[in-house]
Amino acid sequence: MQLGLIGLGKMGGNMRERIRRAGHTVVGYDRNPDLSDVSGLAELVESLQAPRTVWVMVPAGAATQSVVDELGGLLEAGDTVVDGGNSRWTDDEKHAEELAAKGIGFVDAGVSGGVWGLENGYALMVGGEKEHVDRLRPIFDALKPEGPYGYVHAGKVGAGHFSKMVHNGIEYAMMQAYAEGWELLEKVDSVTDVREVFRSWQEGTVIRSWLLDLAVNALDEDEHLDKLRGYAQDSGEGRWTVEAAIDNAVPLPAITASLFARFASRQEDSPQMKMIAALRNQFGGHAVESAK
Ligand SMILES: O=C(CO)[C@H](O)[C@H](O)COP(=O)(O)O
Repeated sequence: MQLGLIGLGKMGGNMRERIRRAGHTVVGYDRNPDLSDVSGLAELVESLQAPRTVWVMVPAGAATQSVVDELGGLLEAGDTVVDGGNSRWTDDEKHAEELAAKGIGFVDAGVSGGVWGLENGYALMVGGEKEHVDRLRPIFDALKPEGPYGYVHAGKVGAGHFSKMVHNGIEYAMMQAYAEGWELLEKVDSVTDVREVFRSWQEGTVIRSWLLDLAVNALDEDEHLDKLRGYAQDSGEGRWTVEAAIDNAVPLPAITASLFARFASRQEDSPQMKMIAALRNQFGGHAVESAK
């Protein structure tokens, strides 16, 4: 099968390689000419035979919108666009409608696997109409991990990115739980080798997981994580998960707390704890510390 692939960064570049290894033809475009097979989207579209399939793998939001808009002007009725980035699921319906007005199909694909996906495969959570999804099966089969799982047609347009968003919310909370346990173990004198405690958990325990394996990798590289600053960014999916929880009145205390922990990591000092300290001092005369 032929595929156009837009965005050849950490994810897209490895996906191009994995799809090619499965025997398909991939024409890739990236703004970086060193990575790109073609000079622009027009050349990419021209180089594919109709009906064309073009996979978009660029950052969510404005970048994805701009590529979808441009593709809408270049593709023809019968072609299909796949958004495999971490787009907000509410954008999918809009993109599907815009493209459907021109007879172009739209599929959303949540992709998990990170930089390890080239060798291990990418888990795929897909949304869209069956006729569009079915056309892409050879590409999904090339990308997915070997074995029976790692692929789902989760539902209609938006269902793929909604599922990936919830996956990322779970990822936030799991990482936060490992991080909290690690900090507590590091704090006490009685535990003398925290890294080996983590390593021991990799087999036989209730909490073994790939994230735990990655935590052990990180501790092998830097046993007490001394080289890192305790600062974590977020790309939006945790926020969208919490917003969806509010929209649906579903309580998500663990995921919400893990998102807020990242916000706290970006503060040099805590304005709210200044207020707590001030109030304790006001009502109880409790000691406070001066600002540095
Ligand atoms: O989708 C992913 C992993 O599953 C991406 O790595 C994503 O960037 C992680 O989310 P965040 O940047 O908010 O931590």
